[in-house]
Amino acid sequence: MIEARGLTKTFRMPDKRPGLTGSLRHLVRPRHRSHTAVDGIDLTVVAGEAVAYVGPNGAGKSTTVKLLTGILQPTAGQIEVCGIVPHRHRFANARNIGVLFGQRSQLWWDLQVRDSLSLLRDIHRIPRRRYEERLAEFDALLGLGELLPVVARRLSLGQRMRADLAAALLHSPSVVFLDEPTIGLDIIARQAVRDFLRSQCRGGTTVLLTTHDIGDIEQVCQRLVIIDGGRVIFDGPIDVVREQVARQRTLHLTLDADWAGSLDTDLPGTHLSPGTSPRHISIAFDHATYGAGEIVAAVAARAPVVDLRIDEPSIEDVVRRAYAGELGRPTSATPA
Ligand SMILES: Nc1ncnc2c1ncn2[C@@H]1O[C@H](COP(=O)(O)OP(=O)(O)OP(=O)(O)O)[C@@H](O)[C@H]1O
Repeated sequence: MIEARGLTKTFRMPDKRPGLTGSLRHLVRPRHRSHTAVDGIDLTVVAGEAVAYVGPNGAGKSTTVKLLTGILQPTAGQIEVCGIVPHRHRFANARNIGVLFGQRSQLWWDLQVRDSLSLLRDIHRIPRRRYEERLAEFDALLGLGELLPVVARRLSLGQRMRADLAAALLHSPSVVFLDEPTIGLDIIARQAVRDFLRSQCRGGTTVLLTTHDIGDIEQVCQRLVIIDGGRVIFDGPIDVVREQVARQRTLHLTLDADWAGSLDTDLPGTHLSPGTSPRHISIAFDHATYGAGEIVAAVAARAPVVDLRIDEPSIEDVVRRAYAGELGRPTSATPA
């Protein structure tokens, strides 16, 4: 479905000194600098695979997706999506792919969702019967029916994402590129999106998912590709993330008295570290072994707890572990 070999994108940017003199000098003698956002990526994704494509900010994820959709042309390397070179045949490519950018909507802002979808039906030339079937499917999986008469700008974020998913997948694309499909959603809406994506994968749709949410990766994908500095640093099964990273939580507690003890003896396998003052402590624990309530109760037996926060692992943690070799051998790049 996706085949990239040595895929590279280098941006050329004006290198202007600050101020009026810099601008004038640039007019007379323009200087440029280049930045390689995607640096020789090899990637093969087969039909029906759900791949998490993750990395820290600026790693090159969006640039890769833009290359796959044909918005950008590679500087070097080869790329094919469903046997089509995206930047050469953008319209043919558009028939095979669905794209969702969580931060942006593809719905017409002043139209009812129903009208946006029927415009997309016409654009993609979807037969009426198939269109009705698709709407019924989206209603069952996403509760789309109640959103159809609503004007897009009146939708809540969760509703908007559900409608946008329907818009991206209306023409039954073979491959979907999803960029942060759960960003800003509450737990229920996030779960609905993840369940929906899983159902689409079961139906044979190939998914490339860009996200900063570990839960999305864990629940939707079977494979993890980590990119950093434009290079793939890890490519392997998701199980390792599920086992080693996703279960970890860190509980940050503010106490009403100074902490003076070790929790490790009471709750084996947890790791306590001091915070900014003796009244602040952090406890790392395995979410499959302990509930946060158990830990809070154990601490509260020694010192009253006045505030708490729970951190889930971040993509940066996953990247750090990939570099440390904890997820298996990196596929390329030298650990920093
Ligand atoms: N049109 C452009 N011109 C110049 N540089 C660009 C352009 N687009 C992206 N870049 C640069 O390329 C690098 C990769 O950007 P990209 O948007 O692909 O990262 P990303 O992994 O999607 O990051 P984020 O998670 O923040 O969205 C960044 O350093 C960015 O500044």
